[in-house]
Amino acid sequence: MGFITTTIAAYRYFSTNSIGKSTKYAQNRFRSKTKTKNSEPRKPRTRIKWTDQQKQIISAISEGNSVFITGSAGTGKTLLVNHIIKLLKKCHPRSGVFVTAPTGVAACAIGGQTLHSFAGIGPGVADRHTLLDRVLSDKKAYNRWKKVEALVVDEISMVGAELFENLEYIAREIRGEDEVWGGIQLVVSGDFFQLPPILCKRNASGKEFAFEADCWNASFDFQYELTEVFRQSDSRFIKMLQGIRRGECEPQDIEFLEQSCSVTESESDPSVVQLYPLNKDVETVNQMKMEDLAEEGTIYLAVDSGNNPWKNQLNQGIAPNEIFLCKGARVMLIKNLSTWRGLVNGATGTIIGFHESENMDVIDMCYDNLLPIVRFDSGLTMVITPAKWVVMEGDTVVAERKQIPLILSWALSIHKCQGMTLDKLQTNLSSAFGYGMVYVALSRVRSLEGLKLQGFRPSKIKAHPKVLQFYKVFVSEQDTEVKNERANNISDRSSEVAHVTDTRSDGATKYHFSLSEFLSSRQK
Ligand SMILES: Nc1ncnc2c1ncn2[C@@H]1O[C@H](COP(=O)(O)OP(=O)(O)OP(=O)(O)O)[C@@H](O)[C@H]1O
Repeated sequence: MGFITTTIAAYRYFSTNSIGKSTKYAQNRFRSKTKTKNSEPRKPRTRIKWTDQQKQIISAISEGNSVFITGSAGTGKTLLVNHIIKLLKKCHPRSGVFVTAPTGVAACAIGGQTLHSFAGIGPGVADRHTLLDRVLSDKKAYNRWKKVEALVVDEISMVGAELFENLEYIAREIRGEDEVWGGIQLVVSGDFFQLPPILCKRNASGKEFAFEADCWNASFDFQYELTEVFRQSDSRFIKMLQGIRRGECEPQDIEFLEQSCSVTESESDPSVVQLYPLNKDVETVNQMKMEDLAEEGTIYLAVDSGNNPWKNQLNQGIAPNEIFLCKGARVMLIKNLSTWRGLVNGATGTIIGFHESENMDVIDMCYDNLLPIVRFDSGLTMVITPAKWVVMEGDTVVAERKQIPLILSWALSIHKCQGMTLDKLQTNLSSAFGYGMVYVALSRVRSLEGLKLQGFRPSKIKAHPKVLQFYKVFVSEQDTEVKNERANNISDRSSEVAHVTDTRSDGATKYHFSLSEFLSSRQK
């Protein structure tokens, strides 16, 4: 069957040229996904063994409490939130559980919608009374506020104080209950040392972070800090990251990081993900790499359904509206396809060819009717079929995008990678800006061996003073019972109060770091 391929020129101006060609290679080698799947040895499914801290949070939420979950990067906040969402849907009517995050990408990672779209407050900044009027005049938004029983907000570091306060006010007003948040069970998660909210210029209150909201403490029955880091296992690296998180870098760490800076572009391994602070750098690198390949390929156009404003959310970086793919392109999965086979959001690989789809469904997004074949860095080869991203309003799908779940991945933005776990990463931090960016970039990687650094300057390491202050007082506001129980569970507390290592039941070293305890002990 004939199909259209598109030249590299069309990568830049995709609407212009296309020429025909056929791919016997793809047709013969990869008839179906099932065939590839059967030839792979089945690995045992790994079950998550929740820590005592994680279990405490699960139990507090199942008892109906409102909870804030914090902790450094890689302590399992998102993994836990995904589990909690399932739990909430058992404790409440499914249609009463709303899952949100401040950005489309973060919302999709937990199968939810943006906080703005849930709230129905529309775009732009306005006072709380105007926002309430907007919700009252939007029947659907009004009904959401009426029926919500549990509200999940992930990546809270990107939610501003005013928005948090305004939503709490709207909840009380619409539900006609004096109780904080009108009695909604609130589950909020995030690390304030990571990327901060984008604030509008005319922020009269001077408040920035959600924890500065007047209602913050009253909003939660419990505030927990997860202290066991899972993403990294090397205690030296974890300690260095904890320092960077609070805006500090020891001289020996600077020396070490500067040594990592010796890598040059030409030395770089093509399988390493490159992170840049600015989108324009990401696009430039990916486009240059595509041009270097000078391969013919094919374009995938997203197929969207649903109505605005929900449909607009699909354009917020969830999956590309259009993507040109060709043989040799470095790609990254942007959807979990199979956790036990390692085909998870963030898995990288290289396109080795295309497979003609037997499923005519593809023709609506790819005129060539081809599916990309990716050899993942894990060694697994797979034909990638279209995936769906949905915007949910409670239990109802209100917009949907169908697209190949891949993005070009020679380079990625630091904003896009918040939440990801990477085996190998190269980052150029010379244009890093703002608080938390260096920490977010460096904390993605599992080990120091996997890190290659360029443009590092200690002055780029910044922690916001308000965030430091928040974590300083956080310790005294934690439930003391929880803390005591945790202390009893930790066998060796002979080192620093905040750096505690012990052994897991499987013999691996367990590393705890409580920033709040560290800061408060340093104050004494
Ligand atoms: N109880 C656990 N047992 C084993 N692995 C875990 C556990 N909790 C989390 N992990 C693993 O730790 C890694 C990091 O988890 P996750 O991405 O949820 O962390 P996070 O706190 O959300 O990080 P970030 O703040 O960077 O987004 C993942 O690979 C996850 O599967």
